[in-house]
Amino acid sequence: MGEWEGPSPTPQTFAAILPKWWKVAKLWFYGDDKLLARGYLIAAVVLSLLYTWLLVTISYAQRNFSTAMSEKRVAEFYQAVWMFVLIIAIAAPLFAFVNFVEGRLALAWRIFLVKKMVRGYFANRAFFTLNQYGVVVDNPDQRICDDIASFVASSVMLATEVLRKIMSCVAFAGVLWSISPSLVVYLFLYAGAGTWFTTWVFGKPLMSLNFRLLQKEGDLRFSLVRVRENNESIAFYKGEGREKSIVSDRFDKVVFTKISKINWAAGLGLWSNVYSYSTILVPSLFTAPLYFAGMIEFGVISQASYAFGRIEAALGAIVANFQEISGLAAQTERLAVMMDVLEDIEREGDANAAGRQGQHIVHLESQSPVVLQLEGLTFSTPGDKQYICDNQDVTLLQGEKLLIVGPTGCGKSSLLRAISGLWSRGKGTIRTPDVSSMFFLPQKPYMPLGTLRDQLLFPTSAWGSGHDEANLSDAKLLALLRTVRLPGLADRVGGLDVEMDWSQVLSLGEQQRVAFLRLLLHRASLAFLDEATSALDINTEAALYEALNVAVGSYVSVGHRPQLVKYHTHVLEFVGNGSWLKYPASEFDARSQYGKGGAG
Ligand SMILES: Nc1ncnc2c1ncn2[C@@H]1O[C@H](COP(=O)(O)OP(=O)(O)OP(=O)(O)O)[C@@H](O)[C@H]1O
Repeated sequence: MGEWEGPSPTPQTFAAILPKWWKVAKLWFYGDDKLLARGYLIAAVVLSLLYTWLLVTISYAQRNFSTAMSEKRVAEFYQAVWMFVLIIAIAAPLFAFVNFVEGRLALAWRIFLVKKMVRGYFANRAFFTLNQYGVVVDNPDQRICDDIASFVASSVMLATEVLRKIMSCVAFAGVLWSISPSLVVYLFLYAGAGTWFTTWVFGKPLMSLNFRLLQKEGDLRFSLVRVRENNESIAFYKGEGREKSIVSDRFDKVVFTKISKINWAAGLGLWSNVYSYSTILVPSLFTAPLYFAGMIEFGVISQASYAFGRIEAALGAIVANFQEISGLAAQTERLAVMMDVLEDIEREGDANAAGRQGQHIVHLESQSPVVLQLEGLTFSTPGDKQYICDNQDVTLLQGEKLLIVGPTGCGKSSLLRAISGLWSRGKGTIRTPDVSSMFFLPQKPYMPLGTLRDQLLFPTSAWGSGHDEANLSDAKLLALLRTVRLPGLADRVGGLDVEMDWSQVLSLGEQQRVAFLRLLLHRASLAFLDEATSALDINTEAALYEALNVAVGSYVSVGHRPQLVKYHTHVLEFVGNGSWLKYPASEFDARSQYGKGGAG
């Protein structure tokens, strides 16, 4: 996967982001966990109310304290001190509890979103088709791991912050109004102008810089993961110089984006300091004349300053939290885009399940004695760049074994992709047995994370490490290892339950034999093998096909080696222009253009 400069959408305005934020946020509040979500929400609102009430009480306590001191009223002074002690006794556990509830709320929300996203990512094989929908969803892993966590943390932080700010604004506006109404009017005008200016100047650049930064960080991490996954090939090629320059190049892009962000953040910091400091003297300027005229007590000045500060903080919340807000906007955009695409894929999956016609290949169940039937099949590579087959038919009966041949790049693997449903765009009908009765061995063997047993049982894991469940005793697995000519593997690595990086530890031929074992274990009625024995010697290949003949009724192989022909009853040969020919395997030598071209 290269650079993600393509049509990856970037956020435009806050107005456009808000509905997207709500679309992602409401999933939790209206979803299966809605009771939990709403419970947390109510708890957060109640706690915020208590929090604000405490702040107002503190402001009155402070006022009484200052007035008692300035007027030397000893009894009132100690009363105010006790009031403070009482407030602290309530505030200390309350503030801790607020943090606790907010932390749990963020975690519960994150769990919900990650589970939902992971479900969508693995449903209908979305992890494979994610980028076939015209929108680039770069680094889905980062979106699931990091973006959700940041989205939830920022949303909780900002939502509770906004809630508290609104409440304290309402509460202190009353206090301040009773002291000086003009001060309240001034504050609202000042904050309105400040917020408008901030959003106008800093909104778009900071939002898109945050978006780009997330993208570049994801690209950097992906380049390092690729090195880890392909370390041996890179080491053989001595490709470290090239890989290092790719990693450095991607890091440079992170740094470059980060520098732009820091520059803009510095501008924002300067502006928000000017914005907040320029009002420091304002409350005193308004209240001092009243005090000098004897119209208010001394403590009222400090209360007015305190209330002014609170309202100013509330009204200036957007300015003060603009960095966080623009970060949240970028995370929202990334999550909303991925969710939209996952929803499209889900809808498409449902439509396919319902047997949709038109631009999609229709999949139906085959009836005995037919195991596989392709009728009027027409499809191209994604993006319609290259025709793979044009209105072609073929039928495979029970017991028949088909070898697909043709020049490299003609579309043999693509045909298996279409049959398995990985590529669905096209025309025609494909009849196969039920999905659970088919098994595909892809060209590149895949070794999942886990033990040797996990490698053998893949893609099933439900059997776990039980010893006799479903007749999968260790003895049976060891016998199958002998069948695929890996008799000493379990002993060599230290047993079936040893965990290793199997794609590194096993040779390609060993990985192909492990994959073959999975096929034998699965007992499919129709198997597909895409160059599944290309790394094996001829004797091992013969032994595996012999075992396959016993275990599986019909199979379809893709391969280049002419010696494969004898394990099949028929050959399907790609003959160019999106056409193919099916004929008995015994006629291969006489009929095959491809074979004469020097296959193998
Ligand atoms: N995801 C994809 N997007 C666009 N083109 C693709 C994609 N996958 C494969 N192709 C193209 O489709 C054509 C057929 O590829 P395919 O892998 O089916 O060939 P093949 O006959 O199996 O080749 P080989 O014998 O080398 O394995 C190739 O030209 C390939 O580049």
